[in-house]
Amino acid sequence: MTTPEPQSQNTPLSDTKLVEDRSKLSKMYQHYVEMKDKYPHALLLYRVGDFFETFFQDAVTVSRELELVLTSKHGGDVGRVAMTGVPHHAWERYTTMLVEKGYAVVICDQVEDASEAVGLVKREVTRILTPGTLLEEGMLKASRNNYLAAVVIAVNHWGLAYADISTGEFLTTQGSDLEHLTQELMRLQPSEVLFPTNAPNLGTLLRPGETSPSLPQCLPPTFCYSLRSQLPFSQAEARSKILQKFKLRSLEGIGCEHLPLAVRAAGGLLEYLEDTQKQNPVSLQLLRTYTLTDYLIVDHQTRRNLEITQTVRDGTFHGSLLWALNRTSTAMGSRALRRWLLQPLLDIKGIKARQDSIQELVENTPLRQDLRTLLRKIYDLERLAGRAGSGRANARDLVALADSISLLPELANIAAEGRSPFLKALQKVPPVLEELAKKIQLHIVESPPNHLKEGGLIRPGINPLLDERKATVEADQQWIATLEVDERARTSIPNLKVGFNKTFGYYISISRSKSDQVPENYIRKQTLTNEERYITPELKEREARILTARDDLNQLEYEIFAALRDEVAEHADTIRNISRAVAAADVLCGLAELAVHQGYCRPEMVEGREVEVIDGRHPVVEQSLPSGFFVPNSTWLGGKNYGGMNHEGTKEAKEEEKRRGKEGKKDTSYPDLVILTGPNASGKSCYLRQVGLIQLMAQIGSFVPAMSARLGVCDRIFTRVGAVDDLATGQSTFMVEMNETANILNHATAKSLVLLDEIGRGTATFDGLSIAWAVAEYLAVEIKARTIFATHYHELNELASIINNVANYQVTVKELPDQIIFLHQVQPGGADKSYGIEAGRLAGLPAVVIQRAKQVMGQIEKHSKIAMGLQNLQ
Ligand SMILES: Nc1ncnc2c1ncn2[C@@H]1O[C@H](COP(=O)(O)OP(=O)(O)OP(=O)(O)O)[C@@H](O)[C@H]1O
Repeated sequence: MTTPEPQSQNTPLSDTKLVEDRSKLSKMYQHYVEMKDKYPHALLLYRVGDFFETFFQDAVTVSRELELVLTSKHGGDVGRVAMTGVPHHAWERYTTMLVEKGYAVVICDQVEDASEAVGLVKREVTRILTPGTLLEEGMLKASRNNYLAAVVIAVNHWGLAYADISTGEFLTTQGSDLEHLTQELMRLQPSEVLFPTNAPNLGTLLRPGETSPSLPQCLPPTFCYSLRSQLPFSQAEARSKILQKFKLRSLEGIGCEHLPLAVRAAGGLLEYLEDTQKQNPVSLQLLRTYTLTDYLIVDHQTRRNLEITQTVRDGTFHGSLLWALNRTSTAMGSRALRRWLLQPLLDIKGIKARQDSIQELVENTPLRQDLRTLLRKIYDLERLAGRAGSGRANARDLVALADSISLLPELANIAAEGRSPFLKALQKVPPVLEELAKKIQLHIVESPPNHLKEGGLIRPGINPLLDERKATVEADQQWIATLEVDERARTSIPNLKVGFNKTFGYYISISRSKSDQVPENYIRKQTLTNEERYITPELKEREARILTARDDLNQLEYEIFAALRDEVAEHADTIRNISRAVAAADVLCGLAELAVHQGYCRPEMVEGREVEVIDGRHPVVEQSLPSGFFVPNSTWLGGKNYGGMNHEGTKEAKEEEKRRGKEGKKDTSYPDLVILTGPNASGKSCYLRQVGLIQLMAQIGSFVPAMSARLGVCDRIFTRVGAVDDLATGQSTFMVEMNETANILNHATAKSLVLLDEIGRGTATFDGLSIAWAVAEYLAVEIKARTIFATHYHELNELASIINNVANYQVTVKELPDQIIFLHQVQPGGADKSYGIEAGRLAGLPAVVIQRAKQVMGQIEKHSKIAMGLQNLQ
């Protein structure tokens, strides 16, 4: 802990620790520091009049982070206090910025009317916002989940729970390899991670990039970490917290009774929610247990290289796979599509069920279009239910919820035309929800105001008392409205006016020249330059009645609303269940729409290892090129295993040849490993990624950009693409490449798809070539993983003549005298030229350099015996 520097008399105090005698602070600041003591690790936004103000150290931070003016205020006998304020109506905007920067923010609001307060206005903490516990609509991104995660590590075993409190999702798992934990966190991209520790700085929220000795290496530094006490993460505490939260007797039913680390993480997460969301407990769905091996494993590098949710170059959504595939109509659907893409399936049945639905929606255009038209009108049911569930929904939220629910029966009717299970799930709208929607629509006006305590929410005819009070207020208001006309007639003063201001309330204004004509019952209240202002006893009586009646009225309206919101909260789970079905149907409709418009085909999913894609296309590049410009290419990988090394002439080889026939039968003649050569910019990387993306799309159940495809289910997709310096970790390009390659060789199986782009380029040519050779050989012979190996080392083409399950492919170009035309066609055979020097010439290297390079190359080619030498190794 650092001791703040003593400050000179004139400098405003910028740290609460500098206040030696707190009794010298004025009353409000005494209360402020009391609150700040309770939340030392958060920024405290304190309501003062029309502003939320921050003082002392928080003022300095807020001013720096939001680029607001740092000023000061008189703090009592201690002198001036540093202060930064934001207008109270804009608190959400400013808080969002602070939370996005990784701060926790505590809102301390006025909870009584300042005009009625005796002494200091009563203030309380009304909301604690941390990056992982947001619910406000304006603070959340509609198209992605906002996850709060909790991690427990015991030696090299781990437990991970995560929840999105805005949608109610709550899952937990555990594993035994810390690398898997890292990968899972990278998949989830949580906004906040809870980590139990013994360290003294408990309660600290580490912002992205901030390090702490308490955090183990396997936790990526790119997230926010909340350091929590160990106790709620203990087995006993955590278990009882889960049982109590979900009113369970045992954890058996939710599948984690025997997963102690998963239980500890989930329990710790629940405790954190209780701690931070005291005012409005969040409603979560029943905890679900999952296993990493239920899904296709796509590690972080691969997700990055395949640009699933953002591009590698600039991290934008535009240009990613998600961007290319997203044709969803609802926010729930776009979040679901993102989840599907980050968790493709392994189970053929599950994949086929999704495919069946897409096929039905592709074939039945009216069904698809009707569904999409209706889906577009449905609001974010999941998050609306979440806000209602935690008591934070406003009247507009309830109206949106009701309007959306009341569309569900129509959606069900349309879906009833469909046969697939995903559409069937839409055909049951629980009657209780329909009733609830009707009730909301009956109670709340069509366009209610944003504020809940200023009336105008409830329709007439709902509550007799409310109607009676409204009638009284209206009668009094009517009396005041006609007062001006009546008094003008009575007094014969033509410019008499009735006005209102905050200080005096209603008054009668008369120009000073007519002041001698005022009736006797007028009481003078104020004299201005040209006018006199009066009141009458009856006017004041009516006014008092209006004001008190209006307060009562507003309160009563609020109570009716709150009761309705509580009723919605009781059904939050039911609403979420149906919204999940809506989200899935939306994703499938979107994928069907995409398939129709982009000409995708349904891939045949098979038990074997084939990757057979006829005329495949890159789903993203295709969409960014003018129509018809993308050159389709086919892929054949993973036929029957050949047993590795060449066994030409052997008995097995002859038998195999007999089985395959002279032309080679489709399912037995595909290589496992393809060496892909071709000049720079010919399209090798594009082809490589295309194969990975098609496989991944197929495993989320989507149709794929190809004329036809037969695909075995992969257990993992690995990629090693390009040379990106990992400056952040201080590793060299070559070391990053080797680490990634090692990871692939250590984890790939015969069911994996491996996509390698340029292995061994970051070191000396011969070292690089030797490593590339050995890696390719290992993948083909030992692992037999389906692999595409793009390289500029043409020597690797030799492998195909030595190892049976290796084949050579090249991306072709047409050479004209002074230019190369890129044909982007992948064809059998190895490229014999790399055109690297040609590319250099086109890039503008000086002619002498090009000339010299050609000479040097000629010499090297003449004397190189690499390929020969390598052959002799066999
Ligand atoms: N099949 C295709 N049809 C049309 N255009 C393509 C195709 N494949 C690639 N391209 C275009 O060619 C460009 C270069 O492709 P890519 O980056 O894959 O080349 P490369 O062979 O990997 O180059 P290098 O060896 O220099 O890395 C891409 O940006 C893309 O626009």
